[in-house]
Amino acid sequence: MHAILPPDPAVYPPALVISGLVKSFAGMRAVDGLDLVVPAGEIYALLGPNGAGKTTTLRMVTGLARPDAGSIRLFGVDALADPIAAKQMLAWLPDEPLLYDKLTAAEYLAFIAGLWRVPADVAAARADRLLARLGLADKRDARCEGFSRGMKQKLALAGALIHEPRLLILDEPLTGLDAAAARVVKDMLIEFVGTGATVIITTHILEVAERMAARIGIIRAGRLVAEGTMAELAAGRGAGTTLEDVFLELAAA
Ligand SMILES: Nc1ncnc2c1ncn2[C@@H]1O[C@H](COP(=O)(O)OP(=O)(O)OP(=O)(O)O)[C@@H](O)[C@H]1O
Repeated sequence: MHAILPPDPAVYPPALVISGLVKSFAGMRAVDGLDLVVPAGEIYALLGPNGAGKTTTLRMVTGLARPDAGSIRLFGVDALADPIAAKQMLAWLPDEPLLYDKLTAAEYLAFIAGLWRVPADVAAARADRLLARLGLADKRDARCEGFSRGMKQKLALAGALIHEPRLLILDEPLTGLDAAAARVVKDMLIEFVGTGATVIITTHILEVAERMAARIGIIRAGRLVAEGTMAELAAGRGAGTTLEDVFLELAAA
């Protein structure tokens, strides 16, 4: 029998490797020497109390903010030295995405696809498929200005997926979604990693992280305080330990 070896990092590098990341605002270290590894092909949940530094970290990963120190590698690419190559591989869905009110849903998706140089016919087919999946097919030619918050959130997700990124990063993706829409988004994220892609989410809904994420990282005051599978996080804490138990213990410590 052959031993099962871990994937060779030279051939299958992790989706994200953060080392010694630091970002300060007016002398306050929002991210304070963060080290984090996200394996490819999984859903990873980044958790932490309000102000822990989650959004600041992800803004640096996506190139929207410059770290004071540290390194970020995306699929082996140095994101600080080669930001264009890094950006091509990822999509970022902020918690309050900005749409263009005067564009219709179809026009918005065509516009985003154009930025990524997705051929128009490929983009149109993907847009129709994504709008149908998200229950927005009948809003295809409606302007975004009339959309509810949840509809905007779903359209922004379609926009994030239109260039088929290798890594999708979502900040609180379920905020504002009704139960049915939240289910569709969760199912889509699971299907997306099934294609080999990687997803990183932040969420305050611990059940979502517990049920969906292969691995969970908990940060507090800009540092990683725990990380692993749910079983690893619960180890040594007694039968029936929930993520909420682990989170409340570590986040408040
Ligand atoms: N542009 C900024 N200017 C000044 N301070 C900032 C800025 N962005 C973030 N901060 C501070 O950095 C710290 C971390 O904020 P961040 O938004 O990363 O936390 P978070 O973990 O995403 O929190 P939440 O769960 O509340 O969204 C907070 O103290 C916040 O006030």
